[in-house]
Amino acid sequence: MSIVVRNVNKNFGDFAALTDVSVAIPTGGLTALLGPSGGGKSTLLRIIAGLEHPDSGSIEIGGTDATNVPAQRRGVGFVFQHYAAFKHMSVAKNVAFGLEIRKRPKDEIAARVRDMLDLVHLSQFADRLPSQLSGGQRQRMALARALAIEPKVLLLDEPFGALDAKVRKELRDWLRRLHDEVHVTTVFVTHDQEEALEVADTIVVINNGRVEQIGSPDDLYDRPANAFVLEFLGPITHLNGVAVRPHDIDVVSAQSAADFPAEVVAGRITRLLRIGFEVRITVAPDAPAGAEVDPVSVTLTRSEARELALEVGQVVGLRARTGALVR
Ligand SMILES: Nc1ncnc2c1ncn2[C@@H]1O[C@H](COP(=O)(O)OP(=O)(O)OP(=O)(O)O)[C@@H](O)[C@H]1O
Repeated sequence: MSIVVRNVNKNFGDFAALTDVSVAIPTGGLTALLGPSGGGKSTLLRIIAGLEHPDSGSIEIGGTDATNVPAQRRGVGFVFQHYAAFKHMSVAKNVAFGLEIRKRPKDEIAARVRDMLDLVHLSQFADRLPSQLSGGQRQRMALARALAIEPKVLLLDEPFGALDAKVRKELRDWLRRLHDEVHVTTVFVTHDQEEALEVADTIVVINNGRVEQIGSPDDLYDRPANAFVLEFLGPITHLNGVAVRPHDIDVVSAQSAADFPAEVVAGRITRLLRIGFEVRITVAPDAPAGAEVDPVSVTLTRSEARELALEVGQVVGLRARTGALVR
């Protein structure tokens, strides 16, 4: 089911949470709503779900106007960040809940619950209580519960937000694989650009209640529409007054700054950090007396740093790589 959001405005009192937001979400896609805290991502998701009503504009789901259709009749499954499970019910009962209130036949419910628990790899925990699961397992249970009713659309609001980095990463990979299996149109909210770049087919960048850009992860990363998208999608640093990604800077060594060609910025390494396979250096560019120039961050691989024998205090030259994205 495709989702079309047209010219949606939403105010809370005199605060504009969404301003003229239009987004087309393709059938079967995995779309991320990405942006900083307070930007309006959850509000947009809640409007798609029918939990919030837009002040103006429309929502179309599967080609039908759903703007005035109540949430329970939109055919959407919803998972929140702090998922409220029924604590006194087993995992299986939690997954069955949506089907039971829809009064589906008992054997159909049993079969569907089995399939769903299988899909999220929780079959062996069917009889446990939610409190006996880990955070990641509880999130998978929440997804199984949302998928059990065979939604046309799956909406996830920071589904992995409260989990630690390693579990988040596992669940991300798992969500991608699950989506490739079931192909339900999925929209998820995240403020984590890496999560969006890794999982989504399409990313909608939302900031201050407005859509900044919509595109594939590659489009956004390589062709950001504006400085906000450039900065939000990955680290940037400033070299010679232009914004550039730290891994798009070449480091050249020389005996003294006088050896560098004119386009190379000379400076001294003030900090050097090894993090996993990366080496991050901070370089204080040479500046005329009295002038202040911001330090430049550069990311290299360990072998590049080793080859240049980089160390704190060393004079190096910096230049944006050919083909680097600069702004
Ligand atoms: N019911 C409400 N009443 C008043 N203001 C609200 C309400 N819901 C949201 N807002 C405000 O609207 C803005 C957008 O909120 P929203 O939850 O959509 O942002 P978000 O991008 O999802 O942020 P986060 O990543 O922090 O969840 C915020 O400034 C928020 O305080």
